[in-house]
Amino acid sequence: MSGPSRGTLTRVPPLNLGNQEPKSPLDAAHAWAATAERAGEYVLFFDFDGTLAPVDDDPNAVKPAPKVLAALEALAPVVRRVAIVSARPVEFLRDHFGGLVGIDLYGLYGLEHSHSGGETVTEPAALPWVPTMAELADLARAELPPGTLVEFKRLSVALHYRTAPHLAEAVESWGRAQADRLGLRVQAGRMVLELKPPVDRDKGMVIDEAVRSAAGAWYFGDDVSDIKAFTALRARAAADPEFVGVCVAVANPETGQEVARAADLTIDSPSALGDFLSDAAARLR
Ligand SMILES: O=P(O)(O)OC[C@H]1O[C@H](O[C@H]2O[C@H](CO)[C@@H](O)[C@H](O)[C@H]2O)[C@H](O)[C@@H](O)[C@@H]1O
Repeated sequence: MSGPSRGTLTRVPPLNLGNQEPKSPLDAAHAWAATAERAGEYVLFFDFDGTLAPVDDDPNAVKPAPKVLAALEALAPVVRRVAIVSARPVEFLRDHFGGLVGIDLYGLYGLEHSHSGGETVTEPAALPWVPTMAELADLARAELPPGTLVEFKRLSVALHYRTAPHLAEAVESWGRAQADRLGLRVQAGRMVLELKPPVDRDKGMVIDEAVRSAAGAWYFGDDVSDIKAFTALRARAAADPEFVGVCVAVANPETGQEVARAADLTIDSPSALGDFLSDAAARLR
């Protein structure tokens, strides 16, 4: 079977909440068929929260959706690489995926990585910021109103208001003022504002580096930070018409519209993604 002649799938209408097949000329089935032809040269990238794992009020209680681990385990030996690209620390990801062979972990938007079970490597330029981040987390706990959840991640601090959405404005304004004061960068997300060191590293840069010699790649994500990864795949495809880049959104009521607009197709939920990946593993076997 011949592969698609274009680098990316034609965009489908935004927020395909019915989990329908895309209506445009190339659909998921064609994209998997193209992948099957050169599976050993494809990379599969996955965001974690809201993509592989359903959202929970407690960030520590999150677990991958049913079928996800088995599907990743089946896909890893068939494709060039499976990689998780997350805002979580690598050690958190290792707790969930460390038992799987051949999975690369990129944590803290790429400030950390571990290849195939190897040691965690931290971006050297970020390391001097650890004390600043620890102090910031303490300050946030002392100054932000009850109901805010402060998540300290060594090289970043996430200020959550999922269980107190009325605090959104107060938390955002406090966080942005602290970022200005300390020279940090902010990353908005789903009911969260994150503060990070001023080091050039994001999901787009991770993807850009990881797909240079690949024939194609899929990226699955649900949040605005994942759009940079989509953009990197599109840039790679624009530079090489033979490259197949597939951007997949996972629907949600918060960032879903924006992410789906940037994607080629949309999947209903992390649980539906588990089914989608199981089906893909069967196609690529
Ligand atoms: O890049 P990701 O893997 O998608 O990480 C993004 C953020 O995910 C987590 O927060 C989100 O999920 C929580 C658990 O379901 C939820 O309570 C929160 O409202 C979401 O924003 C994680 O806790 C953050 O550190 C990540 O930045």
